[in-house]
Amino acid sequence: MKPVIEARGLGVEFYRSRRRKRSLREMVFKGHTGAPIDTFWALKDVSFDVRPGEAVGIVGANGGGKSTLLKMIAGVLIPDEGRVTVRGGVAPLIELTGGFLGELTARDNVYLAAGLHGLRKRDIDERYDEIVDFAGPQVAAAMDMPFRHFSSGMQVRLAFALITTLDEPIVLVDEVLAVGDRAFRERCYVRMENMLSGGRTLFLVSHSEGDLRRFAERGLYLSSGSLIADGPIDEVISQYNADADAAS
Ligand SMILES: Nc1ncnc2c1ncn2[C@@H]1O[C@H](COP(=O)(O)OP(=O)(O)OP(=O)(O)O)[C@@H](O)[C@H]1O
Repeated sequence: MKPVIEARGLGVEFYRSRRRKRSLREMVFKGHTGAPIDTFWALKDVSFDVRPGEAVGIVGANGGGKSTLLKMIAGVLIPDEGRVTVRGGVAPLIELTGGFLGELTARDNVYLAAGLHGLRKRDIDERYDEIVDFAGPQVAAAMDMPFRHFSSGMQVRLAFALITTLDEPIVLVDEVLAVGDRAFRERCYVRMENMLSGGRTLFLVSHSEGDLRRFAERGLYLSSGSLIADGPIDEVISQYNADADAAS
């Protein structure tokens, strides 16, 4: 079976400072103006394959490139080098707000976001109560409020409930579980286990070893944008911990 994700030589270059805009001359003659442009590679030469149904945990220190990698898989960031091929739809929970629009009501956001993932209004009507029930009574009572009035915990609850109700075969979860309270986290865990046993492919970014060991069988360890290790999650976590201990 073909991999669902193929990353080959992925690289992303960012500007270190937004203090100054690039001039037209710099855009045209990048690197030949004499004035150095202060950039860095948030990801550099990252290659891996992911098979359908794999559960991959991404580990690494702050700023290592984990979220940037997820954004490329989600298609919201385009690589500056290399390529990523994704076979199948992606349900990304990569920002606290799940990409929802603050001015719209929570209800309208559910219809808009689910519609963007290919669900028809009829399908959303059928799943609406389940989504809101999963998110909990506080969220259910606030569905007609603008989304920006939601607390961060409420935002995550609704976004997680929606994203995991979609039919997309690839699910990306970026460190959002930490925001929910304990009871909600437990419900999320059960849902993630169900998604995995249903054959979905999961990418999980987390600083919680417990969560990583529980859900991921394989780990990718990113440090300063480079893929340092790719292997069984326990080995990858040990390597990351050893590096962190050596650095402290
Ligand atoms: N749009 C952007 N413009 C410039 N720099 C950026 C941008 N987005 C991310 N970065 C930088 O790229 C690097 C990698 O960021 P990224 O968010 O991928 O790290 P991370 O591994 O997810 O970190 P954390 O564990 O703190 O969430 C960081 O140095 C970050 O400041």
